[in-house]
Amino acid sequence: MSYFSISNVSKSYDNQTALHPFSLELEKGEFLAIVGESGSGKSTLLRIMAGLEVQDAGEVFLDDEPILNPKQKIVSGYDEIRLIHQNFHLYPNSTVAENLSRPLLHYEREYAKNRVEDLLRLLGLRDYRDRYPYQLSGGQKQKVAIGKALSVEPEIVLLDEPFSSLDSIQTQRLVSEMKDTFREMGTTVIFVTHDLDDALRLTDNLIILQNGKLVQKGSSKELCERPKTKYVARLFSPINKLPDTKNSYIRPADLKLRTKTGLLAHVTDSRFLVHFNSLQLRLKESGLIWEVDDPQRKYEVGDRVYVSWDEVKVMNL
Ligand SMILES: Nc1ncnc2c1ncn2[C@@H]1O[C@H](COP(=O)(O)OP(=O)(O)OP(=O)(O)O)[C@@H](O)[C@H]1O
Repeated sequence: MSYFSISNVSKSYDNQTALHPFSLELEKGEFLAIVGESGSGKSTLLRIMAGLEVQDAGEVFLDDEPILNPKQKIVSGYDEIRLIHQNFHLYPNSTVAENLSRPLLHYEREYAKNRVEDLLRLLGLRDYRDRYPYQLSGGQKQKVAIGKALSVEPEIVLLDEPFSSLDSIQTQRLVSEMKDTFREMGTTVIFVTHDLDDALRLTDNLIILQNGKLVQKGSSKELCERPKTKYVARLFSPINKLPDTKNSYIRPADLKLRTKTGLLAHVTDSRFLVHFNSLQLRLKESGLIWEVDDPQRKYEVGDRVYVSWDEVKVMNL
C-alpha cells in the first residue's frame, strides 16, 4: 500500500451526493493539486482525509494505519495531518513567535524553542518575530497561520484554498515560497483550489474534480491536450465548437487566421491582452461566434478573415 491511501471514500449530505467513491494513492513527499469549481466536493474530501468528517463508506490510511473519523475517535483529527484553510486564526495579542509556539505547549521547551526558530527561518519571518498580527500584511499573516500548522511537524498538509484572501501576486509569491518550505521538510501536500494557475504554481500533478467525481488525473500537458470533458478543456482556455459536428472543439490558440482559404468570418470584437489580441469572430455560413487568438495583432473589428486549423488539434469531447 502507498504511504497515503484513500480507498473508495464517499459522502452524501441529506441524500445529496457530495463525493462519489473516490480513491487516491500518494507517496511520501509527493505534491498533488485537486482542482474543481465551487461545490465540487473538495473540502468534504479534505476533511475526510484529515479525519474530521465521517464518510459514508471507504477508508483512509496513513503509513498502513487507518485514519479514524470523528465517530471512531474521541478527539478528532491528527497532528500528522493538518488541514489549513482560508479562515485562519491567529492569536491577536500574541507575537508571531508566540503564535508559532502555541501549538507546541506540550512539547519539551528546548525542542519548541528550536522548532520556532526553524519555522521563522523557513518562512522568512525572522524580522517579524516580535510583531503582532495587526502589524502584518495579509500574506505574512497567512504564512504565520501555515507556520502554526507546520509547528507540530505534520507528515501531510492539506491546503483548502488558503490563499483566497490574497491578491494574485501575493498568492504566486507565497505558493512558491511554501513549495520550497514543504520540499525542505519532506512534507506530503494536497492543495485544493478552483484556480488552475494557482495549482500549477505548486505542482503539475493534477486531479480534476467535478460534481463530487474525479473526472481526470494527469499533468497539465496531458489535461490540456487530451481533456476528457468540456469542463477539463475549459480550465485551460475557451473552446470553439466546430460547425456541423456534435462534439468537436478547437482552442482559440490553435486557429490560424489567413486572408485566403478556410472558413470565412468577420471580426466582431477585439481585446488587447498581454501576449495577443483576443478576437471574436462570426462565422459567415454557420453564424457561430468563435474566439481566436491573434498573436500578430493584425486584424481589426470589421475585417474579413479566413480561419483554418490542424485536424490533430481538434478535441472530441
Ligand atoms: N455540512 C453540510 N451539510 C449539507 N451539505 C453540505 C455540507 N457540507 C457540504 N455540503 C454540500 O456538499 C457539496 C460539496 O461541498 P464542498 O464544500 O465539499 O465543496 P467545495 O468544492 O469545497 O466547494 P467550495 O470551493 O465552494 O468550498 C456542496 O453541494 C455542499 O453544498
